[in-house]
Amino acid sequence: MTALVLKIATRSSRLALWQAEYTKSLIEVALDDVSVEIVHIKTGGDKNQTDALRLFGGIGVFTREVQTSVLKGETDIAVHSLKDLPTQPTKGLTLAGIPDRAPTADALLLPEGRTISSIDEVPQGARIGTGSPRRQAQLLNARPDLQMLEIRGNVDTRIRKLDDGEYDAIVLAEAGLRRLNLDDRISLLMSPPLLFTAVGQGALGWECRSDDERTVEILRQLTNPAVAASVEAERSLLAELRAGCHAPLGVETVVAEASLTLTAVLLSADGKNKLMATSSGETSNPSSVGVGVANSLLADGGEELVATV
Ligand SMILES: NCc1[nH]cc(CCC(=O)O)c1CC(=O)O
Repeated sequence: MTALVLKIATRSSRLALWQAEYTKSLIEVALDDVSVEIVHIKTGGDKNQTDALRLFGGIGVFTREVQTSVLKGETDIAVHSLKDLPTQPTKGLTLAGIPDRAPTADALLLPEGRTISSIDEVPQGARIGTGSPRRQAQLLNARPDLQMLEIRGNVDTRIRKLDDGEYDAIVLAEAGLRRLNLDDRISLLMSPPLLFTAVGQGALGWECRSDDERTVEILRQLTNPAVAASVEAERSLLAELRAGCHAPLGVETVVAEASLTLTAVLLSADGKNKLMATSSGETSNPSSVGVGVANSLLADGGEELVATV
């Protein structure tokens, strides 16, 4: 007999469903008196597939409806890609759990999955499909000749648009491709110093109602403390910069025993200006590391770069 049934709220994209199923199995394996049901929720970000993301709703467009379902008590746990979860806390909800993180790199995809060993092998003037200012700015910094074009839709839709010839290449998170068994489509993995990752990329965040002590405790138990510390440092950096999710900001976090090092790059949208800052501290106080990096970026003129977005 199972004593407790927990309901997970999730978007219905293939990636979101994978993340919900993964969460369900972690909970059910760890706790044999708990069973988990998955509830599909449609979000504003899923309904509007035409406009560039940063032009509508922006903050929380993929997370709001999922959170509302938990707040109303229709469901108990919201599973998010942490990259898409705004840093501003939602009243009544707690980010109670963060499990193991998938690889954080970005991947370049070429037609037919042809592999290359350097960004230099991408043809001159190639049309790159990515709506992410972070990916656009860093790629332009390395290759000013490339053309950056907006792209929308879930992972499968984007790959279809590449294969239909709308783009010469697209950029997607390695994490999402691996989760969907699409890693054979990766033509080039891109990591620092070429491409610093997004805050929270590759990590999942679990929210529940702040007063739901039993669920808070379950999610806390399944948390990876090193990942939680890394993500907290990255999210405090983002919050302190007040840059939102659409700033050309990239990060790299390294945890070694009790020490955490966060490096960040902040660029102009055209990739011509690039600031970099690093700070280290104790894993027990990750937010101070994030704030330290934010302050050095701001002291070096980062405010202007954030304001141009
Ligand atoms: N913004 C969409 C989004 N949110 C999370 C992922 C991938 C999984 C992750 O980074 O955790 C993606 C797709 C992508 O950027 O390719």
